[in-house]
Amino acid sequence: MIVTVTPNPSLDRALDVERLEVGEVNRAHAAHVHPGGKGINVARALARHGLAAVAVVPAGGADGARLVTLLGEHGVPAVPVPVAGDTRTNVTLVEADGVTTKVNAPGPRLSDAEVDALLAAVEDQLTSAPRAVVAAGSLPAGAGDAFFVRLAGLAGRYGVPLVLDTSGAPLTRAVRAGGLSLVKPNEDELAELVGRDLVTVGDVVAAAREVIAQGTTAVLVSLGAHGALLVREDGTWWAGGPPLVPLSTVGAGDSTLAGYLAGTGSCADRLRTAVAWGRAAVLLPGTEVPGPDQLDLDAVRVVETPDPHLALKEL
Ligand SMILES: Nc1ncnc2c1ncn2[C@@H]1O[C@H](COP(=O)(O)OP(=O)(O)OP(=O)(O)O)[C@@H](O)[C@H]1O
Ligand SMILES: O=P(O)(O)OC[C@@]1(O)O[C@H](CO)[C@@H](O)[C@@H]1O
Repeated sequence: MIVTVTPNPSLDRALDVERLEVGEVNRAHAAHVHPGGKGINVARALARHGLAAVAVVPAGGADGARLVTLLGEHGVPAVPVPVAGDTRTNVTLVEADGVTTKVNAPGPRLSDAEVDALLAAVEDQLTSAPRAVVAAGSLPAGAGDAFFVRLAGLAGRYGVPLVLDTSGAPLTRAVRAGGLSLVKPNEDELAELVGRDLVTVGDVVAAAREVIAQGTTAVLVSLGAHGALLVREDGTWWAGGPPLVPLSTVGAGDSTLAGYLAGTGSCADRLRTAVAWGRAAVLLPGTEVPGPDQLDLDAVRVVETPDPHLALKEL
């Protein structure tokens, strides 16, 4: 069982338009709604592969209730924590050429009592000894930048590995505090974390090693169209595949993380699985997650100890 925590979940609405005309009335030719938020997407991707995952989420108002219903329809048991504010809606506009524009709402402010209730709901799940806790996405106002540090402390007390996918100050705080089993930044999030641009494979590996030195076991860096790098104390691996024309890249990083968690075998094997799940996700509309028959593991090439001088855009 994997427990996911999404402190700021969303109803993800995607509208497919031929071409986005900014400042004009645009008409969509298709609309999609998915239960969204990074931890939720990880849980959905795992569930799609028959793996047990629950989603702990604050839920408020009619949209919070809808989110919980949708999670059930997607085969993910929800652990809703009632909150006074309304669960947010995030909107994605996808153009015919794959260009994606996303607008994420801030989400409801949580009170101190609601934040404590969220942590208590996670603690309740920890008592059943899950394989890991995956905490992912942005933090709503009121949660405090140290929310993931508190969560890591809680998971540590129960001996359960904490996997983190977030950005900005909450990521910085959690990495500095240490005690993380895996972090999954994308290239921009890792660059912001270390405070410098990342141009080459060597730059990414050095940045990931800084994270590891502060108390994280492994760093999985997703690189969009250029695949992903896995950095651990004992090695570095890159995986990627031939170019794809994406239908929607929303949630591809979450499917990548889910694939890594679902993967078995060597580091290279797990990274191959991760990248195959991410690549399959970009070929699906909205925030849809791939199923087993949509994966192409053979298309993914894995390289151990990739050349540090290679530019990321050459991968
Ligand atoms: N344009 C693309 N072409 C091929 N593969 C892609 C493309 N974009 C993403 N991917 C695949 O999806 C994975 C995750 O993508 P990305 O690095 O954009 O994640 P992310 O920024 O965390 O996304 P999100 O936050 O929306 O989940 C990549 O490692 C890659 O395997
Ligand atoms: O605003 P956050 O929490 O950073 O990201 C939320 C979000 O963009 O992330 C997922 C894709 O990774 C979407 O399902 C969701 O809308």
